[in-house]
Amino acid sequence: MLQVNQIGFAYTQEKSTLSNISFQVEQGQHVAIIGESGCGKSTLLHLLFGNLDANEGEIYWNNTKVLGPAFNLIPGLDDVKLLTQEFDLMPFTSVEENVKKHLSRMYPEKNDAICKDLLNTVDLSALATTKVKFLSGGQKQRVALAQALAKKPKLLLLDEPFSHIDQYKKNKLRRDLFAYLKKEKITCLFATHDVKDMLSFSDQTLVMYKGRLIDYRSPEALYEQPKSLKVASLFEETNLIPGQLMGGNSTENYVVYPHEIKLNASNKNLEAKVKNLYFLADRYLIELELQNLRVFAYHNKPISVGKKIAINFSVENWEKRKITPIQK
Ligand SMILES: Nc1ncnc2c1ncn2[C@@H]1O[C@H](COP(=O)(O)OP(=O)(O)OP(=O)(O)O)[C@@H](O)[C@H]1O
Repeated sequence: MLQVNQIGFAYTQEKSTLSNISFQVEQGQHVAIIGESGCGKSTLLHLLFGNLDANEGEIYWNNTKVLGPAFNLIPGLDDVKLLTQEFDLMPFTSVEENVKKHLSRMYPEKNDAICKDLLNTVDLSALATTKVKFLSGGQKQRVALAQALAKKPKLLLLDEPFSHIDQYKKNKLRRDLFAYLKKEKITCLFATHDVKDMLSFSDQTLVMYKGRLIDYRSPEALYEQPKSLKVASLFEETNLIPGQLMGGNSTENYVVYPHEIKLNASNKNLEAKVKNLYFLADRYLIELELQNLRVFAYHNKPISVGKKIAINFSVENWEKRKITPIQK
């Protein structure tokens, strides 16, 4: 189990980078770390690995305290691996040699099989004998992933592992990689900007905002019951609707997702004006003006800009969608 207790960290005296971060991760769980650029995702991963010394708090991996460079000359525990956004590869050797470098030399036949399996997982079998210097950025990132796995970690920390990988390859790679990690019972924390990584491949999602942890639940729970607009906005265009407009007396604001706004509604409707529309392949995102609010809804057909249209809200359990402002 990974246990993080009230971690605080600052690169400089003037500004704190992370404050009061506590959470735990059970063995074999996959945790996405998500939040806007600069909120501290990479810094947190480096602290978890032991590349940085926390100013406050403690980190334990399976009851062993993770120590930073002030106490540990060579950072990192044996069964913990960190894959950063800079890959440490040998350019003049082949893809398979780069991976095998991290396997024990005692069992060459076994290593061949492991290497084959890993290259298959990252979809690089066809390039096994190609020198790394001839690879694209995305291919290098996949070699680095295979290398990290070759080290047989029990805890794998990935900093934006798919950032160089195109959409075509990414979908299959994500499925294969996370299935491999589950099969091998490898605990994984991965920083990402892609909501699809978080939705489909994390058991829990850790949401960060300005160096703080503002939520830590399953993606389903975050979606169904977002506590803040920041969290709701991770998923898609999000509407914040005052309770009175939803048919109640509440002065609170509630999250309503675009698919929960019905257009051309026949009962209890409100009038909105179409301001713009955006093609999304299988549907349109319709931008509406509702009283003084900007509201987004989906529709399966285009609607003329300027048209007035009747809408209503169709939210199950809307009391769960009450929003609490994040403290500044
Ligand atoms: N070596 C450093 N020295 C000083 N400040 C740093 C250093 N590295 C990062 N920072 C600052 O710490 C904050 C957090 O950076 P970090 O890279 O952890 O964010 P992030 O969430 O991973 O961002 P991104 O999503 O853009 O990768 C930022 O304000 C950044 O400018």
